[in-house]
Amino acid sequence: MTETQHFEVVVIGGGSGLTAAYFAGQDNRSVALITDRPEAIGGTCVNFGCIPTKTLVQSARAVDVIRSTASFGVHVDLRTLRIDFAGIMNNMRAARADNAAGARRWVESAMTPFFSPVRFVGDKLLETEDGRRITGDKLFIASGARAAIPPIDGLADTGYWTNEDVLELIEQPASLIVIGGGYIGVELGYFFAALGTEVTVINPDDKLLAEDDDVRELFTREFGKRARLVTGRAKRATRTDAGKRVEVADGAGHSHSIEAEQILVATGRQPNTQSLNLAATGVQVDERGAIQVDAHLRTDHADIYAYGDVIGQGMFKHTSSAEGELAYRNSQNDDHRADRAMSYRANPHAVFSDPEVAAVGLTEAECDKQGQDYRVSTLHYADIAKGKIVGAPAGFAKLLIENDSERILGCHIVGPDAALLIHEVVVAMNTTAADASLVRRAIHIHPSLSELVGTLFDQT
Ligand SMILES: Cc1cc2nc3c(=O)[nH]c(=O)nc-3n(C[C@H](O)[C@H](O)[C@H](O)COP(=O)(O)OP(=O)(O)OC[C@H]3O[C@@H](n4cnc5c(N)ncnc54)[C@H](O)[C@@H]3O)c2cc1C
Ligand SMILES: NC(=O)c1ccc[n+]([C@@H]2O[C@H](COP(=O)([O-])OP(=O)(O)OC[C@H]3O[C@@H](n4cnc5c(N)ncnc54)[C@H](O)[C@@H]3O)[C@@H](O)[C@H]2O)c1
Repeated sequence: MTETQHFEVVVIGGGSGLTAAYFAGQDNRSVALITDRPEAIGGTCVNFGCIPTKTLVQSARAVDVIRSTASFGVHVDLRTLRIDFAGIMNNMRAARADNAAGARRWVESAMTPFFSPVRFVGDKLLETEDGRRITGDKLFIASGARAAIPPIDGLADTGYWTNEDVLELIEQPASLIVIGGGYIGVELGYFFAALGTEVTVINPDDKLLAEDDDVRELFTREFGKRARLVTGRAKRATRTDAGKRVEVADGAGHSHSIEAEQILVATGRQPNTQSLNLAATGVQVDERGAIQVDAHLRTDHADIYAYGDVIGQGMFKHTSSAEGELAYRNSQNDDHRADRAMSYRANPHAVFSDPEVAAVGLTEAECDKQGQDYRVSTLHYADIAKGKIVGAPAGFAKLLIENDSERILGCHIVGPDAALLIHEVVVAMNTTAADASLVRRAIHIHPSLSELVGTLFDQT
């Protein structure tokens, strides 16, 4: 039997797992990093998620800019517009390979890597596929999530793409069915539609995304100008002579049939816990397979922490990184004060589609459900000076403030640079009182889009 190697810190997962590994390295701990995809160090974000997809979205934005110049008195001959799809994809893949190689070099120099799938074979005891055994004082599980494929009859035989497959394309599809109108559906749907693919998005609800209702309404209306939207659930997929067909049940007893060259499935994520044999070490998962953690990101095992997509609490890179630092710090300190608890109250997110969406805090529906005493205010881009200058795009910012306390409960922005604009509100919400006066006191540059937020707060 091989000898078990012991480390002070053991991390499973080469994505946001690198955050805990980084902070452990800063503390001069011995660190083992175990990950099953050595060619994809950096994980989903670097290789199959945030970075490559936003690189593609940037090309879509470039096309949009060119198409919109006439309204600023600049005329280009759109007949000369040529999309080098293979070039766009190759550039994205080259940048991705560079990022992953850089991350791998760092891992190999800063810690002890094990490039293998791993599973628990005992209490805090891990085994790689080739039989190497690893244990540690503190363990971190950051094994992420993968595309969840819903039970659609015939889908496997018909063939479909996930977010990973799409990144390998060389040829642009002429038409595409996107199953799921969430983050991935509308970001990749935007990319393909802007480049000229005929896109159909199938979503159970007639409004896309899981945002504040007003945001969903405007987003769906605007996105619907680019793509065909079909309300219902994909139930069955088949091959046709020309491509693929999906049958959709709309919930009212009707069904539609949609045909396209290809299918992209974007219906959520499934935590990677099944193959870890967590029962061997006493770590519990919930009904979705997500690891259960307390507010300090500790699992049911006192020395094992979990964070990132595998705990399923807001599957974002920035969230995973924040959790990773906190989990590591908590593991080195038995002091379980409230300020060491992970807070998602001011955890923002953005959807990089068109229009762009960003939000932090509660939606109006959540405020109502919680019985909050609050007021709402909305300001449109077209109502501020810079908004007019940039062409009065459809979009607005919406603020929810608690009466009496003036505490910011939530803010939602849909329109250009939403992801940038939300940060002023995120900072204000991170103060102890989350008091709106912080933003009101700030002087906002005129004319800039930041006045959308400044004026919104002034008027609320
Ligand atoms: C298409 C797409 C676009 C996205 N865009 C954004 C965005 O714009 N902004 C944003 O904030 N978030 C975005 N996200 C979400 C973001 O990518 C994730 O929240 C984040 O990458 C999660 O990090 P993680 O470390 O939890 O998981 P991962 O990065 O998936 O890392 C998990 C690691 O564990 C390894 N692993 C799994 N099981 C085992 C095992 N048994 N043994 C060994 N290793 C194992 C995996 O190979 C992987 O390296 C996007 C996601 C997708 C899919
Ligand atoms: N910008 C970002 O931060 C970003 C971008 C992409 C992905 N992500 C992360 O990745 C996660 C996964 O993204 P996603 O888009 O796959 O999931 P999602 O949860 O955002 O959306 C999935 C959508 O698919 C729909 N759906 C489910 N079953 C269906 C069926 N049979 N037919 C039709 N529609 C169906 C759901 O109702 C939902 O609207 C996100 O939740 C997010 O955490 C983040």
